[in-house]
Amino acid sequence: MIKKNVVLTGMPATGKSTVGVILAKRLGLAFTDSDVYIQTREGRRLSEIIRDEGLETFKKIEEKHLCEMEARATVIATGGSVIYGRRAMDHLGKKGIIVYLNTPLSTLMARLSDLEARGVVIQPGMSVESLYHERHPLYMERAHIVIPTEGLSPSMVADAVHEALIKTLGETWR
Ligand SMILES: Nc1ncnc2c1ncn2[C@@H]1O[C@H](COP(=O)(O)OP(=O)(O)OP(=O)(O)O)[C@@H](O)[C@H]1O
Ligand SMILES: O=C(O)C1=C[C@@H](O)[C@@H](O)[C@H](O)C1
Ligand SMILES: [Mg+2]
Repeated sequence: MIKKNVVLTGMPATGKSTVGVILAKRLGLAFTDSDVYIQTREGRRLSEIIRDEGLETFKKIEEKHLCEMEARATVIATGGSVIYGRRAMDHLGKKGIIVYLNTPLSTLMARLSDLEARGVVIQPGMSVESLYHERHPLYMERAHIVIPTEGLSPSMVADAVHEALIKTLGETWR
């Protein structure tokens, strides 16, 4: 059994939450969605935090909560904007394998209809394309494993992550 956390990162709507639950059941791990974790601790929805505090403060709040998260043997589906928090990513990387779910822009655009309702950390007027080009190098830099998700169902993405974990963890896997 894997003892480390499995930390799913990637753009909004890439499938971190959907795949995370499937993966946790398959690997016998716990599951945490960092968006839900933050909302519960804050007592308000992410879209409300963004609306009331603004993007920069939201990022600080998100980073603070992520740095305080004590997870063990857990699949963590992160929010897409967690990548902006250097300390949060250091914390997650210390006890976890960071897996970037890389989904092509065209697929993301089809899935991301209402950015505001979804609460995406994006400057007013910025396109999803620009956001992708801004974030992709950050996700790549932090990733221990990169999974291209194009053409795969959520269950197939979970299979691909599972296989990559076995390959990467080698003898620490039983
Ligand atoms: N591999 C896939 N194939 C088809 N649809 C998918 C796939 N993965 C996720 N989806 C769909 O895309 C949408 C977004 O998925 P999900 O909420 O899991 O993304 P996320 O990465 O957790 O996003 P966020 O960063 O906003 O939390 C959902 O409607 C989900 O059903
Ligand atoms: O990618 C993003 O900018 C975000 C995605 C959501 O999961 C939330 O974490 C938050 O609303 C920001
Ligand atoms: Mg999610």
